[in-house]
Formats: sequence, structure tokens, C-alpha cells
Amino acid sequence: MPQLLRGGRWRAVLARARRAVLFAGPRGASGGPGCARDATSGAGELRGELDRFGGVSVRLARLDAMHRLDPVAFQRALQAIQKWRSEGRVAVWLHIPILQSRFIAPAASLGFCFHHAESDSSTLSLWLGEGPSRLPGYATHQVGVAGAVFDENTRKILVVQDRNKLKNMWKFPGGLSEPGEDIGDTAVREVFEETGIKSEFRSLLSIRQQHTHPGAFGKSDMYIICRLKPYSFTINFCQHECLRCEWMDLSDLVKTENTTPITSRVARLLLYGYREGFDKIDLTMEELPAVYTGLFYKIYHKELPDSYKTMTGMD
Ligand SMILES: NC(=O)C1=CN([C@@H]2O[C@H](COP(=O)(O)OP(=O)(O)OC[C@H]3O[C@@H](n4cnc5c(N)ncnc54)[C@H](O)[C@@H]3O)[C@@H](O)[C@H]2O)C=CC1
Ligand SMILES: [Mg+2]
Repeated sequence: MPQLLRGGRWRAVLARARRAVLFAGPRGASGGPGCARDATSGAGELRGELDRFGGVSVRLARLDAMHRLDPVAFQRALQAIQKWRSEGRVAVWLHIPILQSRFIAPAASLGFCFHHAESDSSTLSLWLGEGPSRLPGYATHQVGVAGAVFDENTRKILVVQDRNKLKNMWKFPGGLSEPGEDIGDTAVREVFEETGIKSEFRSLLSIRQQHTHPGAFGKSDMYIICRLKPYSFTINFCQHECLRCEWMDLSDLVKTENTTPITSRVARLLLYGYREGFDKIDLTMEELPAVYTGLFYKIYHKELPDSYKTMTGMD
């Protein structure tokens, strides 16, 4: 009787099976993993890797002889799709380096669509499964973050007016989050770049979601406002981005009409927090371990008493 595989060993075997190299040519065709054997013949020998959802990924950058393959031969090689479909594969992903973009049109003529693009490559996909595609889309939102830098000692709040706007309204300094950047770090960085003020992250105050946003190339915009505490006070604002920058009394910002609705709303929220306690308005941040990846993530929510963080039952 075969020995049962347990725990990590079983997972390793599964992972190896998932990475198994697929090929559309006859079984036993020669050539190392990830290589297109005799690709110039266009004999339908595109190789791909199986993912955990039952899709096939073909990475042209890893295939030999692609530089010699012409688009017609590539289209013939894509006959592999028929085999993958008959094997029950749910989708095909084509990863195409920008310099091999001549293969995009032949793939599109067989039904592939753009899934996403990076600076040096595009990824096309084709759904092979039953019914409409269940492939997830790519990036759906851009994330903008502003800092509401509030000095509790003077009751002043840091505000700017954008240089490139048709209407000059007071708003909180902020900007777009960079890939891999934490929300609080974006707020602190943008505030410093635009105003010269140094600050530290305290909490998350509000999230606005807006669709078909002109500043997000027609995608959705997620605009997050953080409460920051200043530790420098001399303004040295960026002349390219800002027209004006000042420390304004919080009650003046609440009263002024020369501001955006979201800035006015968050100014009122801050005034409430200042009077009644910031725990009424703050979503604080904590770092927790991610179960599947072993990485860490940041979670933001209202303060949870320690007794609730550690409780095991409903006692
Ligand atoms: N209601 C409010 O108070 C406001 C909220 N926001 C939000 O702030 C976030 C973005 O903040 P920003 O200060 O705009 O970002 P940001 O501080 O990162 O600046 C964007 C930069 O990109 C440049 N830029 C943008 N589109 C461009 C294009 N097509 N060509 C060349 N340059 C271009 C701009 O001139 C600017 O220098 C978004 O989430 C937005 O919704 C922005 C303005 C007002
Ligand atoms: Mg900005």
C-alpha cells in the first residue's frame, strides 16, 4: 500500500503537479520545459504552464525561437487551444513582451482580448470554460490619499489650493498612492512633497469611491483621507502643484464655502473628534500576518478592546 503523503510533502507534490508543463504537440515531444520545439515550423507546439484554476499560461519570453516566428506561424501554433479545450482547461493566458507585439493581432483574431498591460509586456486571455468568462478583471481603481494634518494645540488644519484646477478651492494635500505603498505612507509623503510639512500617521478618517472618474482614465477612484499629526510647522509649498497653502483654523474650514464637499464633511468630522474624542472617528491601523502567503498586511478598523482581541469563546 503506498505511503500516505501528509502535510507539507502533500502540498509540495500538489504544487509540482500544478506547475506541470503542458504542451499541445504530441506527447513525448522533445525540448526542455517551457521551450517551443521547432517553433519556426508553426507545427502547433506552444507550451504553457497549468495554474491552480485549470488555466494555461504561455509566456512567450520563455519560449525559444520566438524571434524567428512570424505571425502566421504563431497563429497556426495557437491551434493548441483546441487541445487545451478538449482537455478541459478553463482559460489561456498569453504573456507577450512588448517587442513581440506582432503576435497580438493573430491571437486577437482567435478570440483573445487584452487582460492587462505592464510597461514592458501585455497579457491577453481567452476563456475556454462553460458559460461567460469567470476570469477576474485587472486593476479597477486608482487610490488617492490625502492627509488632514491637524494640530490639536492650535486647532489649525493644513490646507492647499491646487494650481492646475479651474476653481481654486481649499482641500487637503494629497496624491496618488504608488505601487506597494501603504496608505499612511502615501499621505505623509504627499503632504511633505506638496507643503514641506513633516507629519506622522494617526488614523484613517474616510473613504470615497467614485466611478468613471476623469482623473482615473475613466476607471474608479478611491480617495482616502487620513488624520496626520504634524511635527514641523513651517510651510514650504510646491510651486508646481499648489497655488496657496496655509494653516487654517478648523472652524473656518468648517464654515467656508470655498472648499469641496468632501473636505467640508471631513472638517466637520475632525471637529467632532476634537470635541468628543478622536476614538469616535478614528479607524486605527494594525499589522497582522497573512495566512496563505506568510506576508503581513495592514488592517484598519475602530479600536477593539484588548479583551475582545484575545477572547476565545463567547464568554
Ligand atoms: N475633492 C477633493 O478635495 C479632491 C480630491 N482629489 C483626489 O485626490 C487624488 C489625486 O490627487 P492629485 O493631487 O490629483 O494627485 P497627485 O498629487 O499625485 O498629482 C497628480 C500629478 O499628475 C499630473 N497629471 C495628472 N494627470 C495628468 C495627465 N493626464 N498628463 C500629465 N500630467 C498629469 C498632475 O498635474 C499632478 O502633477 C484622487 O483620488 C482624487 O480623487 C483630488 C482633487 C480634489
Ligand atoms: Mg496632489
